[in-house]
Order: sequence, then structure tokens, then C-alpha cells
Amino acid sequence: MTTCHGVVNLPEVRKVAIFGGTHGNEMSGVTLVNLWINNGAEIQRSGLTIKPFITNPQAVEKCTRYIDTDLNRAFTQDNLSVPRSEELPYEVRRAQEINQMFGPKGSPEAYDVIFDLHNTTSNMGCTLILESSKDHFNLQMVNYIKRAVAPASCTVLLTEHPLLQYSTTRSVGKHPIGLEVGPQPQGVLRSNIFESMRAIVKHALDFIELFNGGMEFQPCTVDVYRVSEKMDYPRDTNGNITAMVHPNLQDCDWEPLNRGDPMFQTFDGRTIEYEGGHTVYPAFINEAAYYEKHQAFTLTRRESLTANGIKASEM
Ligand SMILES: CC(=O)N[C@@H](CC(=O)O)C(=O)O
Ligand SMILES: [Zn+2]
Repeated sequence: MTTCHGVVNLPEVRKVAIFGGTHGNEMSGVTLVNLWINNGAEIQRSGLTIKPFITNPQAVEKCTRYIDTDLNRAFTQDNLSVPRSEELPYEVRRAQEINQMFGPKGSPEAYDVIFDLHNTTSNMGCTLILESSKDHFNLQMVNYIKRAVAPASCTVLLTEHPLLQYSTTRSVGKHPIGLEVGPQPQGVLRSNIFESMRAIVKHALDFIELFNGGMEFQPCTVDVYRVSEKMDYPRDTNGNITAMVHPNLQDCDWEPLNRGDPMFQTFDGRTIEYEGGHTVYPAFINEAAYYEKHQAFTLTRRESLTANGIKASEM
């Protein structure tokens, strides 16, 4: 329902989850969530149930990304509906459990908001990951967070794409939101990365509390970077990598890449240039977890999205 000045009434948020350890070697989320499981005072907000939860405990135990398969790709309808069996990969069984606890995905009983905490080895700083350009609640939330952290920056990555979108752990919730902070090596805790992540979760929960308290959020625009393409490393016929990310591109996540700019450097010192026609903004540059996914970086395009004004409905 839109009122005369473009403000949409949305249901109050009641159930919020904070996921850590979807990848067991991304230590900021694992550590924060374990901290909050032991003492939740910091994440309590009036009138809200907030559940901190370790999504892949076996991978956390082994400090590895996953046991059998990537949990953050496992929430497909096929996986969620296949009959339960001990033969299934661990993460598929775990996805079914998580779907029961926090979903079911797409149902009215699902959690309202799910934050999923990740780290990247790339120099991406703080990145909020959205899955839909039409989720006005999430757009308002990221707008609030961006303003709250300014002048520090917080970039928004939009993964909505007909072919490249994947079935995330957080997607069992109605408003899924990923938080990706880097650079941080796998298995390592860095205090600056840990504290940035903690601050963003705090702002996000503040937003939800204000929303539930009846605050009206005015229509706004949000600059986002929409995934457009995956770029693999150059490889030989055996599938072995023949070049590295070029030094001019390394650590330059979110900076414009234009036709003719260096992309890769071969082992014999030759430069491979970007040949695309549009200005793109690379992210996840040289992410450690993506070598096995045949991905050197993600290309994105800049876009400005418009969010409706929102207000919690009095029901
Ligand atoms: C480095 C890393 O794990 N990134 C996440 C991004 C996301 O949560 O959408 C992933 O590939 O699942
Ligand atoms: Zn991750």
C-alpha cells in the first residue's frame, strides 16, 4: 500500500538471525557469532528476537571453507526438497536443517531478516550484498548503514543476475543480506576487519529497531554495483593457471576498469588487457576461495536504485 507521499507500509520485523561460519575459515563472523552466543547483550534490541547462529559447525571445527560442498551454494529447491539421507553431502543435510529452522525458504513463517557474515581475502573493504533490486526494506537498510558509517565507505554489491545468482544460506529469510569484509586471510582474525563488521551489524540492528518503532524512511536512491560477469584466470590446455592478477589491478576492488587497462600478468611478464567495451568495477579480486570456482574476479556495473519510502504498518 502506497500512501500519498510514496511511503509503503511493511510488516514489522520480528525474527532476525545473524549467521556466522557459513564458510568455516572466515574468522570475523565465526568469532562475533560465538561471542554473541555466549553473551547477546550487544545485539539485543527491544521487541525483537535476534538469533546468532553458526551455520556450518563442522567446517568451523576444521577451519575450512566447507566439508563436502559450498554451503553458500546449497540452498536450491532441489537440495531443499530431496529426501533426507545419510548419503547426502554434509552441507546439503545442513541446508535442510537450516531451512527448517529459519525458513522454509519463500514461506510466511521464514525469518524476516538474515544477516550472513563473511570475510574476503580481497581488498573490498565493507560490502553489503543484496540479492534483489526490489527489496525496498533492504535498500532502505543499506542506505541507513552507508550514512551511519560515513565518511568510511560501505559498498553495495547486487548479485541479482539471471545466470550468475547463487542459492545462499541467507536466502531462506525474507530479507537476505550478506556482509563481506576484507581483506582478511582465511583462518586469520584482524582487529580492524572484526571491528568494522561489528559496527555494521550494530547499525543494521539500530535501523530495524527504528523501523519497528514507527520511524518513516523517506524515498532514497542507493548506488549499487551489479554483478555482470565472472572473469577466470588465463589457463593452459591442462587447466593450469598461466597468469596472475596484474599488479595494477591487485587490491583495486571497486575502481573503474576500462578497455586497455592491465588485467593479468603472465609468468613471462606479458600483460593481458581488459578488452570489454564498458567501464566495469571489479570486486573479489584474487579471492582465495574462488580459485576452485575458476574466478579471478567479478565484474560489476554501477547502477543507481530507487527505494520507496517505508514505514512499519500498525497491525
Ligand atoms: C569469499 C566469499 O565467500 N564470498 C561469498 C559472497 C556471498 O556471501 O555472496 C560467497 O562466495 O559465498
Ligand atoms: Zn564467505
